[in-house]
Amino acid sequence: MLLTIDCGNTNTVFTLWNGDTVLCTLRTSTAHQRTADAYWVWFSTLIRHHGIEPDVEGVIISSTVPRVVFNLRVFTDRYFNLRPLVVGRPDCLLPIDVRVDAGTQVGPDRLVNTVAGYSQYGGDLIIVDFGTATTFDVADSDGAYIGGVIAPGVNLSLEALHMAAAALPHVDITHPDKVIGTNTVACMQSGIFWGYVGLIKEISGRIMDERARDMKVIGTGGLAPLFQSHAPVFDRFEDNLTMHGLRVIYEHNKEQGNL
Ligand SMILES: Nc1ncnc2c1ncn2[C@@H]1O[C@H](COP(=O)(O)OP(=O)(O)O)[C@@H](O)[C@H]1O
Ligand SMILES: CC(C)(COP(=O)(O)O)[C@@H](O)C(=O)NCCC(=O)O
Ligand SMILES: [K+]
Repeated sequence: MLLTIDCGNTNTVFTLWNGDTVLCTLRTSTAHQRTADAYWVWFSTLIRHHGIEPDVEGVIISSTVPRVVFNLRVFTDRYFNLRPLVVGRPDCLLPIDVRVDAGTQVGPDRLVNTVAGYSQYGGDLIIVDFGTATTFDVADSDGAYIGGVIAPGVNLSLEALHMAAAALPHVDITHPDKVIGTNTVACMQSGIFWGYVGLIKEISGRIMDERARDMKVIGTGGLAPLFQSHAPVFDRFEDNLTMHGLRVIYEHNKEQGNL
């Protein structure tokens, strides 16, 4: 079994694989204070709930929060007697080139998304990931990560409105039927929903203009289906893109004799 771990700034997701089959996916909030033992209590309890006898032979981690990696390393070492691969570290090989300005520390989740997108769709891709931030990752025709765009996340934008304006409540994102809101909540939801539809269309279009070619736009992340079902902005929606990419990178390291 392979354990793939994706730590975003908001949530940490564990996926357990048997070959290319997902056995289960577990989600918790991201917290650097969480100890190796606390991960084990959570993981082993839920695994038992799913009726799985864990037999983990490999672990690969992508983390946008550097501080959480330490305890995850201890967790992996203590409970599986394994050294995890950590995306972004020099000892973790990638099957794609990374062509950005020297010294840039690209978010590992963005590299993983690019690997996953390229392995499923080939090159010339734009991957839009709705996490804490809304990111656009651009893959060249040979799959290389060549940069992208970082915009505020959908929930972050809603939270910022609430925090900064005394009269604006906390609201959840939803698809508003109309653009013109006739109450405060509807006005805010319209601003965010249609604002992001515009942002995705405009940025994708400009990336294609800049590259002077047509590109496939892949949406991923929790909120992608909400947009896709009401205002199609992607060519494809992928539920588990980051986890798929982690598995591809792990297999690549195995093939290269790096494990
Ligand atoms: N299906 C969903 N519906 C509504 N909100 C969601 C959904 N999935 C994730 N979110 C919210 O989107 C934000 C980003 O979540 P997530 O994708 O886990 O981000 P990250 O990868 O940066 O940790 C969080 O505020 C989370 O609560
Ligand atoms: C842009 C991000 C904050 C997105 O993180 P997420 O929304 O998945 O938590 C993350 O990829 C990151 O910290 N990137 C480093 C800078 C860069 O990618 O250029
Ligand atoms: K993410």
